[in-house]
Amino acid sequence: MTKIVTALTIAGTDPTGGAGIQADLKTFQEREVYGMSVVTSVVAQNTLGVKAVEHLPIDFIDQQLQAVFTDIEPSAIKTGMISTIEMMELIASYVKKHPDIPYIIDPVMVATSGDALMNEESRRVIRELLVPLATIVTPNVPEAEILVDFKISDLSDLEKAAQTIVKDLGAKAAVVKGGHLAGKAVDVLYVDGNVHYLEADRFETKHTHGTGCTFSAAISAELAKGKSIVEATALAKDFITDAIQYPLNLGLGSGPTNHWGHRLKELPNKKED
Ligand SMILES: Nc1ncnc2c1ncn2[C@@H]1O[C@H](COP(=O)(O)OP(=O)(O)O)[C@@H](O)[C@H]1O
Ligand SMILES: Cc1ncc(COP(=O)(O)OP(=O)(O)O)c(N)n1
Repeated sequence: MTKIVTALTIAGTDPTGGAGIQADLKTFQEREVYGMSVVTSVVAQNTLGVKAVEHLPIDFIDQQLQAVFTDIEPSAIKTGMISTIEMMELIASYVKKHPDIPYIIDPVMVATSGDALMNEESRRVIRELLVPLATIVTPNVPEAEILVDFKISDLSDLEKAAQTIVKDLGAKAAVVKGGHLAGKAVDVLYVDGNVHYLEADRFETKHTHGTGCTFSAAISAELAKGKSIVEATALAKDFITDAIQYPLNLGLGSGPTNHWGHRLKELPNKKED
């Protein structure tokens, strides 16, 4: 019988479907991985920004985690929006109990709209408690700046930040995303003492809501399948590039990416207007 590959996302919600849990599950499905989810916070947001956030009670988050782990063990664990220290401590306890399951941290701190999704003290705890447990950390530029505590303005800073997250903060690997810099869309991966550049064309589009969640979820899906970190990040880079390249043009603001963009590339005649 074929083994079904599974992945779990622990994150907040986006009712418009472009970011958070919804983006992660769509990505897992597109990568042919069975997706599961534990909701940390319910977020009233759309393509224009965040309107309100409700954190679920910690005991209820624990009950969701127990429901998953006592039934279907995930082949990878990804965390996205985990805003409070008690959420981080709870998740750390599960990750520590399952050291062989790859753990992917998307250190969601601020949405593209500029809305803060995590407070100062939680930022310190994610750095000290969770990052050392990570197989890979996937910050964007503002998130990496908070983690490493220096300014990032070019590729050599991206490289230095990825190295700092591994060498000083204790993650196994880090990919620092260059989506917020100018020029080509270049991300820098640091793993096993080597620096790798993930390079793609930059597309002129406002529809980049959820790019970080989608990229990190694609990495998680590939690590769940047993791919190496280098392979998983390369496949994820192609996936997010296609999701940005074929926009859906939905929403009044920064719209979602197209999670089936990769299928349009495979079938060029089906490219959408
Ligand atoms: N306009 C764009 N064209 C092509 N790739 C992009 C574009 N914007 C972001 N990316 C890529 O999308 C991924 C997510 O990056 P980023 O937007 O920096 O993350 P976040 O959503 O967490 O801010 C990265 O691989 C980045 O290089
Ligand atoms: C619930 C939730 N989680 C994460 C984000 C941030 O998503 P990200 O992929 O970084 O994309 P942007 O929203 O920053 O474009 C979110 N908005 N909501």
